[in-house]
Amino acid sequence: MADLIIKNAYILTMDPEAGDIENGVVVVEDGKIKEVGTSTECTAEKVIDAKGSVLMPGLVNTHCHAGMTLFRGYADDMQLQDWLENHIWPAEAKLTDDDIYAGTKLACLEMIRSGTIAFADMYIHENRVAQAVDEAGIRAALSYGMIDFGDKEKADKELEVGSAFVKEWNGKAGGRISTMYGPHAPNTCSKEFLIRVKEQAVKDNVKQHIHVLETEAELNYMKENFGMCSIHFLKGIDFWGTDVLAAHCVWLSDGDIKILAEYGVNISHNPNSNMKLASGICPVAKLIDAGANVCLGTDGCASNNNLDMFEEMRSAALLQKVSTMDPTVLPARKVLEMATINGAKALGINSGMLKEGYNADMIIVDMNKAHLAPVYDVASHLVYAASGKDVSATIVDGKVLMEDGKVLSMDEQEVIDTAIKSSKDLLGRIGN
Ligand SMILES: O=c1[nH]cnc2c1ncn2[C@@H]1O[C@H](CO)[C@@H](O)[C@H]1O
Ligand SMILES: [Zn+2]
Repeated sequence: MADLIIKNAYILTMDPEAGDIENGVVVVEDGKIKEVGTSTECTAEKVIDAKGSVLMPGLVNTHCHAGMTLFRGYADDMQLQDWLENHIWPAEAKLTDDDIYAGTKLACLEMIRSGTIAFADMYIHENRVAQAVDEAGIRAALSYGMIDFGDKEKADKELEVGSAFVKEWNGKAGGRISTMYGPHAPNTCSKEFLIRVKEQAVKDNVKQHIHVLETEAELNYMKENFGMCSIHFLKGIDFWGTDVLAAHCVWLSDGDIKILAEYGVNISHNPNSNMKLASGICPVAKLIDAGANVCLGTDGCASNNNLDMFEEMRSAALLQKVSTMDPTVLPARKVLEMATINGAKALGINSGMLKEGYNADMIIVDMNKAHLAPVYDVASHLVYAASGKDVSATIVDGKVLMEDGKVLSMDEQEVIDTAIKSSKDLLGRIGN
């Protein structure tokens, strides 16, 4: 007997061979998809009738600082440098282990509610992030965010913490957690440090997650100090590869785009954060044309200010259209690919498609809503009309984490209350 059957769904498989299945069924066993089709001979312990709903791969958030939910609305409408250096970093210095745990629990709750099945995180106190992910039932690629600012002693310490985390948590939570090295950015980490991190990551066989060219200030800094932009600088130290997840990549030349595509770098586009901090616009259409793997992220809740990947999909499409003055770029299906298949590829997980043998990481979207009627094209609705609030069920690793809008893997009210209490205590310590 199988574990779970979902029937009567409109299935958006995202599998180019299978396409959409209008009245389909998915069978799940041992956390994996066993069958996708129009009918099945199987029986299962649990059957979900998804009539009137869409069943699709869950969304992958490829750039996040989950614990930053505690800073949602804390410091808005500022210049990025001022925001980070004078507000966020001083506040982060006061964060405790328990705060990070509470903030990440809240992030996991929000992600499960809005249809995200996996996320890539870079933050501090990452052990407690891992604990929260383990308990919440979601999937994640986690990294401790390292900054050395050219200080050799700090570099040693940061690498020690990052490395201990990589080793302790890789493959944990039944394989739901993978680990990465997280050097923060080329303008906050020294060249020597980035070289050491890369060597260590290759040795440990894990990926790297880094911010790259989010701001024009970074571009100018790199040109002044190294005579080249971050893309050429990182090429020069053999940093680029398919094992790199580069967040933002806003300030790219046509030559940079070629390099990123050639090395198979995974690029996390974070349109809402880029718009809110007025960082600029990532040339997504050009990157995709060049053959690069572009995926989608929310960034932290202090620059977004939520973790709704449906909003991110809509913003990605609209921003690219208006910036190129071409409404044909980034059509709905392409954006869905970014949020599913491409994101799964970036994280190295076998998700992002509903196909036999893939992880049973999927969501049900309730289409019986005023703002989703009538339906001509399901993909169009998911990108342009739906929101994370329309997700009624989230399944990760074959486990139902939310069903009929009720989260089953955690006590929702307790998670919200604890995070609010953490934020109040934190504010007291910061002295605001
Ligand atoms: O948009 C951003 N640009 C640069 N850094 C950021 C952004 N959002 C968050 N962080 C910072 O990255 C570190 C990760 O460990 C944290 O200090 C976090 O505040
Ligand atoms: Zn970030």
